[in-house]
Amino acid sequence: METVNMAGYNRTSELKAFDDTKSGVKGLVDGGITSIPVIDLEGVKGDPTTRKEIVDKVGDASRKLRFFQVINQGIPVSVLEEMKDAVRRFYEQDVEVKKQYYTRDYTKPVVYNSNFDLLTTLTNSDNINTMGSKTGELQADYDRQSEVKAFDDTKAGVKGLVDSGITKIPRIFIDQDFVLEKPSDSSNSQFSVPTMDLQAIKEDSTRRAELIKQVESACADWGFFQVINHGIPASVLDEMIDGIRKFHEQDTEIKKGFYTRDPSRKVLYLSNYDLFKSKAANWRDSLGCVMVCDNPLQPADLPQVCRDIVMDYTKQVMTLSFTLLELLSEALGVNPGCLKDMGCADLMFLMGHYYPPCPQPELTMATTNHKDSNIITVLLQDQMGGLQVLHQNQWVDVPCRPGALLISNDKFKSVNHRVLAKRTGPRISVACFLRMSENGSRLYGPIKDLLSENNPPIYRDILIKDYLSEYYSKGLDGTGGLPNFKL
Ligand SMILES: O=C(O)CCC(=O)C(=O)O
Ligand SMILES: [Fe+2]
Repeated sequence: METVNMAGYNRTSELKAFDDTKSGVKGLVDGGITSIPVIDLEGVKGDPTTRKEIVDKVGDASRKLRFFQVINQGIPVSVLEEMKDAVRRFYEQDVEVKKQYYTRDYTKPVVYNSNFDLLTTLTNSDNINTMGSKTGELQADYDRQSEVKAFDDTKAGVKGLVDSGITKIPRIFIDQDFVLEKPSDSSNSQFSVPTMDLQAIKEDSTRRAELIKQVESACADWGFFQVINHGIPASVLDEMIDGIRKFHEQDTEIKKGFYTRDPSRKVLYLSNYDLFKSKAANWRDSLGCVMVCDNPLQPADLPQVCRDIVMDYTKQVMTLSFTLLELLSEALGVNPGCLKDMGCADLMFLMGHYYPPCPQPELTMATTNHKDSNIITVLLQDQMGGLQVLHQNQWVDVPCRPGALLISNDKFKSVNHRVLAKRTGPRISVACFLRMSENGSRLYGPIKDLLSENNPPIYRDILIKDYLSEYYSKGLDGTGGLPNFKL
């Protein structure tokens, strides 16, 4: 019986520890690993002393060998023998009968195949990168940090790689978890994301109340919705997408002037803000601009090619965001000004993403599964597609339109989302992240008006700066920044 998820252990460090003993396998045997422990479960449901002895043995075996056998486990020997015989009979029966079960569709209740990962396992030659490493090296063994640094030093981003004509992606981009993902996990069209028609706000109070109900259920069930009739003219949206495209497609030497990871800068162009922390780099470049804060940037700080439209779009997104915060406050059952007064739109960080075409989209992600770190995100995407949100454990494609996301005392969800890489492109999107300012000593926790005996706080009060440093201490991993602040 295997007790530990083998995929979860750090194989490289355990191999190194074994190598460092310099005593080989014989050393292990001499050290007392002579046989697989056998644990007798007789009495596990009986008196506490026997139970404790058994628990200790299980703990010990799990720590030392991660593997043990159990006897007197309650399954009659005859059943075990019959089971082994049944499995043998399955494999030894007529091939034509067996073939009916042969499939790689893991949604099927019965799956018979050879090597579940046969088609997705990367051979060493698949893993060869274009930055000059040796053939046959294992993925885990290469000096990732220096290859990541070499890429960062180009200051030309993923677009620079594509412009140089690569046909295979460098291995720093290979996302093993995504490669091993079952095809049935990758998208589902049975759901469609909720859409809010903001026209209702201008109509009678019944229509407004209906809209608030819809917002409440979208935030609680999905953590995501699309908005239409939101007041931002289509021409502004188109110009914004175009402005971001122009920034990324301008002369590389001009772009390089903005390339930085210095968090104190108000305008940053970079590829993968978490490049040095993530397990796999994403096929994406971004232009980040701190548009609203205590000490906002001046228009002249913005790249000239997209300056005017970034300023105009920001103004319009802020107006929409105040409306959304009002709706969300009401949907939470607090007064309409509550979220704005809490400072939920005191800071706005705009990111213009550029996803170049990818020669091997089956090996990498454009944006890894994650939750955003802020209160709401207003997202604008072009027509290319690729954005997915996780709903009821299934990835749902999000067609083009602006949307919003929200975090709260777990009453409203912060949705997991990701972007798939594509062979065609570029894809362009603009994410506007609204949140509180990190400077300041105000503590934030669940909204007091929402707490009751039946709805106790789940999170402790925290400083925004502590929350953000927790969120950014790791690469995108789908967990968000809140779990460590649970009470
Ligand atoms: O490009 C997109 O559609 C999504 C980007 C995103 O999720 C983000 O910037 O947090
Ligand atoms: Fe996001």
